[in-house]
Amino acid sequence: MASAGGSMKEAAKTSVRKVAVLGGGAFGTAMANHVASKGILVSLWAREDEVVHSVNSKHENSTFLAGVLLSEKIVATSSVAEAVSEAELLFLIIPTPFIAKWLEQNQTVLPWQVPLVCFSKGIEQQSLRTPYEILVDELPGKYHAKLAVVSGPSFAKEIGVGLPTSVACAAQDLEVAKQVQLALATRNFRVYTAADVIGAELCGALKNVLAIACGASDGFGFGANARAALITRGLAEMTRLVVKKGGKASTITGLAGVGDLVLTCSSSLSRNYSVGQAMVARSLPEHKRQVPGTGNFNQDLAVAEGVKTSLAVHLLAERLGVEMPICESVYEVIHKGVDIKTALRKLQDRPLRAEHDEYQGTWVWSAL
Ligand SMILES: NC(=O)C1=CN([C@@H]2O[C@H](COP(=O)(O)OP(=O)(O)OC[C@H]3O[C@@H](n4cnc5c(N)ncnc54)[C@H](O)[C@@H]3O)[C@@H](O)[C@H]2O)C=CC1
Ligand SMILES: O=C(CO)COP(=O)(O)O
Repeated sequence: MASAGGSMKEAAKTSVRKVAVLGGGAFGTAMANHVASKGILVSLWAREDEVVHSVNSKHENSTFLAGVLLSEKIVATSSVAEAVSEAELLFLIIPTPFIAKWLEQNQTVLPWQVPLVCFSKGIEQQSLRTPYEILVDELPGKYHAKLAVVSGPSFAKEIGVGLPTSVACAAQDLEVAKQVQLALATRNFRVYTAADVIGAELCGALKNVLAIACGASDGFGFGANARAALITRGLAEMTRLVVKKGGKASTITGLAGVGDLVLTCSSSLSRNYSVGQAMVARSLPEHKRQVPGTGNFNQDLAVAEGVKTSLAVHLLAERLGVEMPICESVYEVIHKGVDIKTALRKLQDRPLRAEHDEYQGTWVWSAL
């Protein structure tokens, strides 16, 4: 079994002694193992009894992160109250569609004096809220000052075996972001602080939708040229939505933006990219039955957030009047039953135009 790298010698100094990781999927488990590698005690809340049992008895999450040997500093529990007791940092790492309900059920036991850091990437389907927006809406005001998000190119499987990774931690309060940075950082795990919370979150959500498009393009064998074009024009779409929602264009050039987009759009380690590839390989009705979050999926429990997020992005772009043709194609294929090849070809038939437009004295990506 592989084990995580990173030792106390390499780690940034932190006063944090216990972290509660709320979510026992692949990423929650990988982050639990990462902080445990710094000598920090970790209480890992998992929804599934078999995950709790597997982590505590075998030091492995054989359901969501099989093959990674976990630190003995991790204790799994099915009680949120037990997990958060005496924790000095809370990591919330559950899929976006479940966050609001989870908060409704568990917020009374959550301490408000310690940072609550959300690692989820997505946009809620009905409300069109990002995870941070859900937290702000659902939690009382006393929690808000300590909220933060972490985003960036970070496959759970690679973190699980201690491969070098860099992410961004964004918070309204820089001191909170710095606290998280110190708690997470090792030589192999670099953490940059950031102030643009909404920008970081939207990038993390949108790259999942764009990864589905890239997986489909690769599935057709359209080649590296096509994938690079999708990534670049995908960045243009991300920029327009982020800026319209009040985020910063500079976030797009960072780890949460181009970093995660390039990673997810070019690796079959990405569940979202794999969904795109699989969509080409199978008929859509069959695919819809098998994609997590879209139907009776019960063989592979992993969540590809881009499936549901594509609907949210369609609605958000419509509401805000933002042109997002690649994301729209993914939405049409998954949610409207449009033939995937037709959707990809439709993108190529769009009117020719300049790559950038002049806008308020600077050059910006053009709208088509
Ligand atoms: N896996 C990865 O490499 C990365 C994942 N993320 C994000 O982390 C979040 C969690 O993803 P993973 O840990 O990969 O999950 P996963 O796909 O490995 O596992 C699914 C998770 O969903 C939980 N779940 C299922 N039904 C639920 C319900 N009704 N209520 C609450 N939880 C429920 C399961 O308990 C499990 O923890 C997602 O937003 C994902 O985009 C972010 C960076 C990397
Ligand atoms: O967000 C991720 C890497 O940064 C994981 O991507 P997938 O959810 O597509 O596997």
